[in-house]
Amino acid sequence: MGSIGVLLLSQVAPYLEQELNKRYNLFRLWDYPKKSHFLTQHGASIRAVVGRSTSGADSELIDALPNLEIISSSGVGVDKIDLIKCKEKGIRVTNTPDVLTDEVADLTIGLILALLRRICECDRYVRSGNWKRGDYKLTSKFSGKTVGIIGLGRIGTAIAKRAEEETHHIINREVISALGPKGFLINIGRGKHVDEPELISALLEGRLGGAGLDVFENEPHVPEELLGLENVVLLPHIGSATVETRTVMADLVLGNLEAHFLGKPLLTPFI
Ligand SMILES: O=CC(=O)O
Repeated sequence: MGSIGVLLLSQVAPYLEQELNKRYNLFRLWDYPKKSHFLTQHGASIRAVVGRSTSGADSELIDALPNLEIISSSGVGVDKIDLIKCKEKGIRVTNTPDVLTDEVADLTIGLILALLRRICECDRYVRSGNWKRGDYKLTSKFSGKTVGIIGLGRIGTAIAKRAEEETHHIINREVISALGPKGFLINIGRGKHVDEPELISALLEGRLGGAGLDVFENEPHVPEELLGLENVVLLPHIGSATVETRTVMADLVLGNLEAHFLGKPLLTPFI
């Protein structure tokens, strides 16, 4: 399979990159300062694209790769891939579902605890020497609190597929007001699910208790206003980012590519 051209869209776990490099004729998009030059020179030799949930293939890229057969994404979200175009052109798409569920759920609990018990702020309190001036203020208990989860189970996914925009800004002013000054918002899904300007004004005006965010509307740019707030915990989209989980995800990406090129059924097909 060494002659098969595979395009890697962005940096991935070193293990995945090394394995792709061993097995295929690997092109790293970031090695080419001008994407258009790369596409003119090598576009026709690319039969597979490997991306992540934050770097997918848009319609322009898909059109520039006339021999593309499969997009294998290391991540569960496929919102950065033009799925309609893939269907039209018969391009297969795979993702890495299930294997990262525990990791994201663990991090969510970590984020909730960090937010309610103000763990990051407490850490800064100790480091800055402020503890010598007195105890840290009291925080909020997590056990016993009501937790509302807005997510995509099987039914939600089916609905979302029929109405793509259904989840855009699903967390709006109304939902934020319902949470209120004693409520906390955790977002480990997608930035666009939350109306960010509304969230920011609610936090600034004390209409929402706090927010724990792993994702943002315009990643990796985080609104300035959030950076100065103590009642928020901000993470750089690391839901599945552990060595263990990223290795299992990498094996799924490799397994899907191998299955495709051997003409076997895909392990985790999305399309
Ligand atoms: O955001 C992460 C993913 O979709 O895997």
